[in-house]
Amino acid sequence: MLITIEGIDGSGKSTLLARLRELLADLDPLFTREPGATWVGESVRRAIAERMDPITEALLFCADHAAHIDTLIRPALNEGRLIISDRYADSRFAYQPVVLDGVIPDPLSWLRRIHEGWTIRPDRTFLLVLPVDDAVSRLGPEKKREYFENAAILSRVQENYLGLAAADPSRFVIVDALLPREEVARFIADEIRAGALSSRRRPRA
Ligand SMILES: Nc1ncnc2c1ncn2[C@@H]1O[C@H](COP(=O)(O)OP(=O)(O)O)[C@@H](O)[C@H]1O
Ligand SMILES: Cc1cn([C@H]2C[C@H](O)[C@@H](COP(=O)(O)OP(=O)(O)O)O2)c(=O)[nH]c1=O
Repeated sequence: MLITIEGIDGSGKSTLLARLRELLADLDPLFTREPGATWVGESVRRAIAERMDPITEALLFCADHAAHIDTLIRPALNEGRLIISDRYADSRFAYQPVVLDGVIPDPLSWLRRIHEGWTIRPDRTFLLVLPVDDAVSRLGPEKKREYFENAAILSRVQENYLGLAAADPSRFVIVDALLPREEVARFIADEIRAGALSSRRRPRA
């Protein structure tokens, strides 16, 4: 079963995932993330750090996703593992259309075409949502500065996320990221546990 956690920077994903490791330890989930599960992900981080052009960055994120699926996601699903990924393809469809706006026509369609035929759809996606000002206020000084001038970017990213959720309501669970962190973690852990137990009774389609 493949679970993904999504949300804008500052929505609480890293905090949540650390707590899910404790709450779900008995299910022995495989925790992973994008970017970064493979060495390709390290090249993505370098591209971000060196502020490469948005097309190069987008294609590197896609290459990271392909390596992630081939080396980790697909083998783990074949073994029947529960996988929890901190970010996944929806981050591409939420962030890149904003940074590619004006660079190429209809970036979302371009990105969807790149993923077609080889990406693997998550079984459930938890989307952490909160007012952007609250997210920016939670970020560390360096990210805060970076996003302070660009809070509008995070607003557009979150709007994209909400559009993705509206288009795929059976997969997305929208979570109020302003709730206390323990409440967020326990709610999501319970949802994952219920899904994992029911999926064990149902062969993967
Ligand atoms: N539910 C919450 N309520 C208040 N603060 C939170 C909550 N979740 C996380 N935080 C704090 O917000 C900051 C960013 O959280 P983090 O997990 O790093 O977000 P992300 O990984 O989504 O960027 C951290 O200082 C964290 O302690
Ligand atoms: C996976 C992914 C992340 N991102 C962005 C979201 C973040 O701002 C940034 C790094 O991801 P992030 O998960 O925030 O890593 P870190 O916590 O180490 O900063 O990359 C994309 O723009 N597209 C993607 O496909």
